[in-house]
Amino acid sequence: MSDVHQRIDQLVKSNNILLFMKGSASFPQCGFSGRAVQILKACGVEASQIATVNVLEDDEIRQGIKDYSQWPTIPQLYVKGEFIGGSDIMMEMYESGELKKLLAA
Ligand SMILES: N[C@@H](CCC(=O)N[C@@H](CS)C(=O)NCC(=O)O)C(=O)O
Ligand code: FES
Repeated sequence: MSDVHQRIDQLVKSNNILLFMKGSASFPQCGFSGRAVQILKACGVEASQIATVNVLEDDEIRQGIKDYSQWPTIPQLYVKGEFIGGSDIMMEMYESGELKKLLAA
């Protein structure tokens, strides 16, 4: 396992709700990442429950997470170690009520 793969594995396994994003929850640096944070909040998740990784501060993770999840873009949401998707998928799952259920479980 490569170093970055191992780092990501560790992050994903130790944070219930983990968002790889550009910027931070309180200061998103891209509209897609901002939308992802808003969707989580709309599901009733407190800011303090959201762990985030700012990929703009870590080029290795910015590339590594795409390989890890086999998903080409940021943001990327992980819940309980499982890759959920980017902001479009989050929005679809929010609208169907599925995301709220998943986050509450
Ligand atoms: N449709 C995507 C939008 C996300 C997106 O297009 N992200 C781009 C621009 S922020 C990206 O991550 N590009 C690669 C990069 O910046 O490393 C989604 O559902 O999340
Ligand atoms: S940083 Fe330009 S679209 Fe996300």
